[in-house]
Amino acid sequence: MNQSRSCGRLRIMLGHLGQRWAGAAVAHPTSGAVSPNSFQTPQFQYTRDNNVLSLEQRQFYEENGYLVIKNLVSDADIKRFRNEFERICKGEVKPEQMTIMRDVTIAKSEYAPSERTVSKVQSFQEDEELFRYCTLPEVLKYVECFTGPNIMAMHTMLINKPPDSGKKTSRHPLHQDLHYFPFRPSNDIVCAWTAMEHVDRNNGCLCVLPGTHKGYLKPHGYPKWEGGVNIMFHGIQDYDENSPRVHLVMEKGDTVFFHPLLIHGSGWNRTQGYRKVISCHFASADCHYIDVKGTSQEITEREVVGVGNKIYGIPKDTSLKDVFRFRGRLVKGERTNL
Ligand SMILES: CCCC(=O)SCCNC(=O)CCNC(=O)[C@H](O)C(C)(C)COP(=O)(O)OP(=O)(O)OC[C@H]1O[C@@H](n2cnc3c(N)ncnc32)[C@H](O)[C@@H]1OP(=O)(O)O
Ligand SMILES: Nc1ncnc2c1ncn2[C@@H]1O[C@H](COP(=O)(O)OP(=O)(O)OP(=O)(O)O)[C@@H](O)[C@H]1O
Ligand SMILES: O=C(O)CCC(=O)C(=O)O
Ligand SMILES: [Fe+2]
Ligand SMILES: [Mg+2]
Repeated sequence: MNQSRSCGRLRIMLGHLGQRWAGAAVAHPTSGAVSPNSFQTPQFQYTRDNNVLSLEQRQFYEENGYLVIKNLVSDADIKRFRNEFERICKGEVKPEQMTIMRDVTIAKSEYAPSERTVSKVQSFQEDEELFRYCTLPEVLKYVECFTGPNIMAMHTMLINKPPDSGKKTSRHPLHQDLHYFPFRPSNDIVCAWTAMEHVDRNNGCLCVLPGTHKGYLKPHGYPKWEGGVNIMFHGIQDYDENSPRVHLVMEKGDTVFFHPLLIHGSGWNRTQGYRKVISCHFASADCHYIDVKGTSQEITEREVVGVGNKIYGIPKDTSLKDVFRFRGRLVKGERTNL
C-alpha cells in the first residue's frame, strides 16, 4: 500500500521533471524499499551522455529543443570574426564558395559592398579565419553532445541583420532549419548560434517556439509580407499563433545550440546597429543523405541549385545532396557517410 503510493508519488515527481523514463522506480522485491540505484537510465532522445551536459541541461534540451551556454566564445575570437567580416565587406578577401547577401530592399541597387550593405555571408568554409569558429574546442565539446564524435560542419553563416528600412524586411520568418538540409536523422544535427554582441528584441534576437522540435518538418513557403521577403527566407505557413514564443536575450559570446526542427525566426531590427551573429550547423558524419525530390523541400533544391547555376555555373540537374557533400567539412573524428 505504502509502496505503491510512494511509487505513484515518484512518478508524479518524475513527470514534473518532464522526462520520459524507461521504467519507474523499482521497489526492492523483499524489503519494498525504493533504492535510488535501481532507477534505470532515463531515455534521452535528443542528447548523448558524454559528461559535458548536466542532467538539468539535458532535460532542458530534451523538453525545449534548445540550450543557451553563457559566455562560451571569447571576446578575442569574436573580434577576429568581426575583423574578417569587415575585410570581406571591403573586398579585401574573397573566400571561394562564399555567397554575399544584401537585403531585398537594396538587392538591385548599385551600392558598393560595405558593412552597411551586406546582410549575411554564407558558406565560409574556405575562409580560414571565419571557419575557426566551427573548430573551436569549446563549441565542439557541446556539439558532440548532440552529434556524437564524428562531426561535420555543414552550413555556415555570419548574419549582419541591418537596421530595418521601414518595410520589415529584416525579419526572418518562423521556420525549421531542416527544411534546408538533405540529410538525416534530424536528432544528429544541431545549430550553434553565437551572439557577437548583445542581442534582444530591439535588434532582432532569435525567437524560438520551445518544444516544437518534437514535431515534424512542416511545409515552408514565402510569407505574404507587403514590404517584400528576402530570397530563400521561407517560413512555416500554418504555425500555431498561440504557441508561446521565447525571445532569447543574449550577451556577446553566449551561444545557443538548437535542434533543426525547432521553429524559430527573428524579428525586425529597430536599432541603427548591424546585429551580428555567427553560426554553424553541425551534423554527425554518420548521417545519410536523402533525395528531396517529391518532398516539401523541393523548393530548397530548386532555389539553391538555381543560384549555384547563376553564380558558379553548376549544372542545373545538381542535387541538393551534391551541394552539401561539396560544402561539408569534417571538424572532428572520421568522415564516415556525409
Ligand atoms: C538554415 C539555413 C537557413 C537559410 O539558409 S536561409 C537562406 C539561405 N540562403 C541565402 O541566404 C541565400 C544566399 N545568398 C545568395 O545566394 C546570394 O546572396 C544571392 C541572393 C543569389 C545574390 O547573389 P549575387 O551574386 O549578389 O547575385 P545578383 O546580385 O545578381 O542577384 C541575383 C538575383 O537575386 C536577387 N536578389 C539578390 N538578393 C536578394 C534578396 N535579398 N532577396 C531577394 N532577391 C534577391 C537579385 O535582385 C537578382 O535578381 P534578378 O536575377 O536580377 O531578377
Ligand atoms: N506576420 C508574421 N508572419 C509570420 N511570421 C512573423 C510575422 N510577424 C513576425 N513574424 C516572425 O515571428 C518571429 C517573432 O517575431 P517578433 O514578434 O519578435 O518580431 P516582429 O513580429 O517582427 O516584431 P514585434 O516585436 O513588433 O512583434 C520572428 O521570426 C518574426 O519574423
Ligand atoms: O539570426 C537570425 O536572424 C536567424 C537566422 C536563421 O534562423 C537562419 O538563417 O536559419
Ligand atoms: Fe534558421
Ligand atoms: Mg511580432
